[in-house]
Amino acid sequence: MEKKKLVLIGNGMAGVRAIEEILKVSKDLFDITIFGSEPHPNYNRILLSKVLQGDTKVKDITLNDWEWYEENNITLFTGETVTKINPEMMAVVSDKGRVVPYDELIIATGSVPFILPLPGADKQGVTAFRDIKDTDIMLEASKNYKKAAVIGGGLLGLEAARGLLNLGMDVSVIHIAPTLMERQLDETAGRLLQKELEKQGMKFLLEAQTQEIYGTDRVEGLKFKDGTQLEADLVVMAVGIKPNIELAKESGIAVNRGIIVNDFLQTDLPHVYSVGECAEHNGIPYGLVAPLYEQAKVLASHICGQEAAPYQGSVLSTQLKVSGVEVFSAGDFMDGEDKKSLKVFDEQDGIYKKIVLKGNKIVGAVLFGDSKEGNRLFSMIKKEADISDTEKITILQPIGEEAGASLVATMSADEIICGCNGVSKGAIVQAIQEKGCTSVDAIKACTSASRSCGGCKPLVADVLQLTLGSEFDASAQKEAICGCTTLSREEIVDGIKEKGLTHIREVMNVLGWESEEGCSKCRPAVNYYLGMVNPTKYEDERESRFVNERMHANIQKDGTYSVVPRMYGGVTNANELRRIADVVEKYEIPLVKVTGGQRIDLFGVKKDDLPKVWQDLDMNSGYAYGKSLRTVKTCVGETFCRFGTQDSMGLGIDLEKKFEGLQTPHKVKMAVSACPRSCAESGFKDIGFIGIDGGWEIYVGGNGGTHVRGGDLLYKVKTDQEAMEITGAYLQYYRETANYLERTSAWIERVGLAHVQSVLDDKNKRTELNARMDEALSVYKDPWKEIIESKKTTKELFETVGIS
Ligand SMILES: Cc1cc2nc3c(=O)[nH]c(=O)nc-3n(C[C@H](O)[C@H](O)[C@H](O)COP(=O)(O)OP(=O)(O)OC[C@H]3O[C@@H](n4cnc5c(N)ncnc54)[C@H](O)[C@@H]3O)c2cc1C
Ligand SMILES: NC(=O)c1ccc[n+]([C@@H]2O[C@H](COP(=O)([O-])OP(=O)(O)OC[C@H]3O[C@@H](n4cnc5c(N)ncnc54)[C@H](O)[C@@H]3O)[C@@H](O)[C@H]2O)c1
Ligand code: SF4
Ligand code: FES
Repeated sequence: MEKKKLVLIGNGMAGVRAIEEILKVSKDLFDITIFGSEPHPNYNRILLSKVLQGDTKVKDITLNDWEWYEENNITLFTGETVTKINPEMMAVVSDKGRVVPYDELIIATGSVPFILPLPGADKQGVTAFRDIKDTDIMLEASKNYKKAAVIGGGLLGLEAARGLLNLGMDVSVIHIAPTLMERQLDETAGRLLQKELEKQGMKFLLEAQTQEIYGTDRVEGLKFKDGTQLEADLVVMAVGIKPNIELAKESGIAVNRGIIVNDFLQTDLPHVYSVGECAEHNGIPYGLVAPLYEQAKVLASHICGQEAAPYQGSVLSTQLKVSGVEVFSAGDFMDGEDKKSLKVFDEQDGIYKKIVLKGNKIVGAVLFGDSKEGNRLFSMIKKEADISDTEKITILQPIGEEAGASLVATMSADEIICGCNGVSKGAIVQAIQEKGCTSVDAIKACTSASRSCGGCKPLVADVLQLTLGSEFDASAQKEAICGCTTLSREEIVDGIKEKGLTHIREVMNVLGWESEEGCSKCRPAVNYYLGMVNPTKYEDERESRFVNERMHANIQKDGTYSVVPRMYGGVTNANELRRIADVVEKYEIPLVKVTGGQRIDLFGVKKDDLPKVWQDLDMNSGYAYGKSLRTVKTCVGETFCRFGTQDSMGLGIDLEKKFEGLQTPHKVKMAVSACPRSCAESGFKDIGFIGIDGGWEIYVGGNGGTHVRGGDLLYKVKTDQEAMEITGAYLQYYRETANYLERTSAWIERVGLAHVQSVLDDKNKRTELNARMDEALSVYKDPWKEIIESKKTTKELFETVGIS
């Protein structure tokens, strides 16, 4: 049988996915020709955010490489735009004059970014964020310019802004609405998001209307309707998209906002389909890949003559791809007359959860700070699950434990793990059991799960863990530490050890970094690994540290700092309190606050005053900013309390004195309580001690922050000396094997409590670990004292660094 001629206009995510689905049905039905205006093979547009953020490289986001087109006998014309569809001739014409006939045609021309028609919008340095070319413009600009303005505080604008921050730019987001991401979040979540992003260094101008982009040839800044202005030498417009319909419209195809399609993705012109962001189904043009991939599947079945269930529209869910921020939104998330909402708001930890109910059905959800329940809620929304028999508040509570593996264990087979590609837990389990998949990459190849935004990778790994048990080696799932290198943490640490590397630049040169300068993700990590491997020889590279660590104080939203002096075990005395009071008065410090870690925080210290404040306090740094030991909280214990069986303050002070200043992959908090009443909350700390008759129980991996986790019992010991010895070995093992920025709670989940116990059970190993710990501790010097002693550092730090 002669093959029919199929032409696809648009070599993007939706169109090529439709071709993939067609090839799955049959490779013999069509002779396929694809036109793409961009000069690249089909790539993952979603990951451009990750390219900008330094997590991956353009060359690694290709979805279908040139060979794929060849292997499937597809004729591909890249860098060539179709300018005309001739329905009578059933042919398309390109800008190069090429005429290609079709029996079936798919229009998948995507969207074009909306560019505000402002005076000056055509100046150099003004760009959209849609494709590789735009991404390159931003990457280049960041090398020569400092000030970036992003217009639009939606998903795209915020992901762009995070990328530009990572590239070392000073970033302001100009947003027209009073709260961020108002199309996905309600006011509370929008404000929480703003707060979190401000902490990351983003600045915001809300309810701001840009009137003009000024400058000579290149942009120099923005003018707003209220007469104010903002300097900027890069402007990114991220104010939404418009379906790209011009070609279809000119060809007489019915269009509205998008190209109008029916439930089988057919336009009103015979043999012409449309799919993706350019298509409008039931009045809706979609702007996320999940619905577009659903459409692609229906289109493929229909065009191949198979019986297909009609496309009936999609419920949407979104997640923001900014590290350190968990935001999830799905369905109809706003309260309304016919809708009631259920909310949980933990203001202290910045966690907000809301579900919206219409009668007995969940129709929408917003999660901020903890989005683990997102998939489950999304499944309920999609299924229009009836919750009349459920205690409503329990819907917002995590099912099972916090651990990922137990969360997927509670999911039913039809629950979706990969939202972008609509892959269920059952499909992944089937791929493992029937197709022998044993890694996340194999699952990706088999099912497409994790092939788009990549956000579901941890859940896919959890399903592997759950299904394969001990056969699944999570640590063998190699993951590069960032987009500047293909190397994992283990490979970098091994490289440092084997090749005797001593500087960040040397690591990057010798281990073949792809970017000369590295990025804000790998530089601090390599800095840590070098110090961990060679504690006595390595000189910390201050420039590679985050601003708080460079300044040894926490920057606040108004540009002032907060300062926390060390108070061992939360115990203080009249002299220290007097010095603190004097400092507060002398430097007119506006806020003095007792912290949850049992010490005193001085807020609102001016940058210039920092060295003098530290000098006058004459106390060690509390490291409230550092990836190091923060606090050792203690209860009063046997000294004063009638229930106390141990000297909790004594052990707490010894621990804090011994381990202060220790550099760790992430912050470490401890607590010591002298009896199981645990007044110091020992069960929720990285390491917690609970006094029992005749000794201590040591709990590890606890966390009281965003991801609440109760600690696991590591050991029972009899004496304070044993407690110190186990702590030293445990912490050193964490230092040596955790990824940079991995809290002990996540680390213990990854490596397993039993494994850590088996290491620490070995007395020789314990001794060796403690010896290496002692070496690391031997170089500790209080950072405040060091700065005060060095006029040069004081000058450098306070005249060149920081936001003033
Ligand atoms: C930075 C960024 C991050 C994103 N993140 C996410 C995310 O996390 N999750 C999510 O679901 N979605 C995300 N999206 C949206 C997602 O990328 C799009 O929904 C998806 O790419 C749309 O696919 P499409 O094929 O319809 O359009 P496109 O991928 O835009 O493809 C259309 C292609 O057609 C070409 N073309 C147009 N006209 C012609 C013509 N006449 N002739 C030849 N070729 C033509 C275009 O050049 C383009 O290459 C993101 C988008 C961006 C820009
Ligand atoms: N993580 C993700 O899922 C993700 C990431 C990036 C992009 N995308 C998709 O890409 C597309 C484009 O994203 P987007 O964020 O540009 O679109 P959007 O429509 O979601 O957001 C645009 C934002 O710009 C604001 N805005 C509009 N006019 C403005 C003006 N004059 N000044 C300041 N702000 C203004 C709007 O209030 C809105 O919040 C969307 O379809 C989006 O879903 C998704
Ligand atoms: S933990 Fe026990 S010993 Fe410590 S203060 Fe509380 S009740 Fe007293
Ligand atoms: S959820 Fe986006 S790739 Fe799986």
